Amino acid sequence: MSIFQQLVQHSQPHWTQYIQHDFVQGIATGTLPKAAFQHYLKQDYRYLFQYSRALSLGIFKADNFAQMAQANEAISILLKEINVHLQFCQQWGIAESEVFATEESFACIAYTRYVLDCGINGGLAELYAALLPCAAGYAEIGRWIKNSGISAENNPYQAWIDAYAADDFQAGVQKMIYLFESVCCQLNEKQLQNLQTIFTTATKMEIAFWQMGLDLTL
Ligand SMILES: Cc1ncc(CN)c(N)n1
Repeated sequence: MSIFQQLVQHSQPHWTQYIQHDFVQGIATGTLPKAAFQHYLKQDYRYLFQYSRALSLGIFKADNFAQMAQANEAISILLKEINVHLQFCQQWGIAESEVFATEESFACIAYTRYVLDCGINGGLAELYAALLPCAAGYAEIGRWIKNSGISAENNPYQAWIDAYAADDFQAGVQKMIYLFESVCCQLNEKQLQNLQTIFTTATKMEIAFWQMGLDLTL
């Protein structure tokens, strides 16, 4: 079993609660209230800004050009993700400046600053352990919704589902997992335990992020 697979397994039951959250079920069936999705989307725009800063640490901390190129590719994929958010906002007549001026929720602040802290104080393994629940979780959600056939016709969130089920997103996440595995191979037991703590904490923060969307909280 790969280190990534072990992290997922040992983060249970939180991982499944994250992937199968009521917010995700609502997106999948198209029944999520629009207000919840809008609240989430604005917060997620703020989240992705901080997340790209964390990904940039992957360039700063890289040991070679190949690792730099991979972090750079992950940032390009993230820029596409932001466009999906902005297209939704455009359709509702919400300007990017308004989204950027949205007050950050506690859930957003706690999660993003935690990831940045892991990246600033740790090495590449700690950084990617904090980044992976985000990337790999949404890839799993995208695959699950697509393969389950649960999405209703005229689902208002179909563009969101398609973005995370898309081949380029899925391939980008696979590359991040390979990079993570390669930087973990020399780690001792204590360091691996620390990665588990980071991964599980970030997974729980994903759950809190969905809940913030459902509850419309700041
Ligand atoms: C909170 C959160 N987690 C993950 C993703 C997928 N990059 C996202 N857009 N937002």
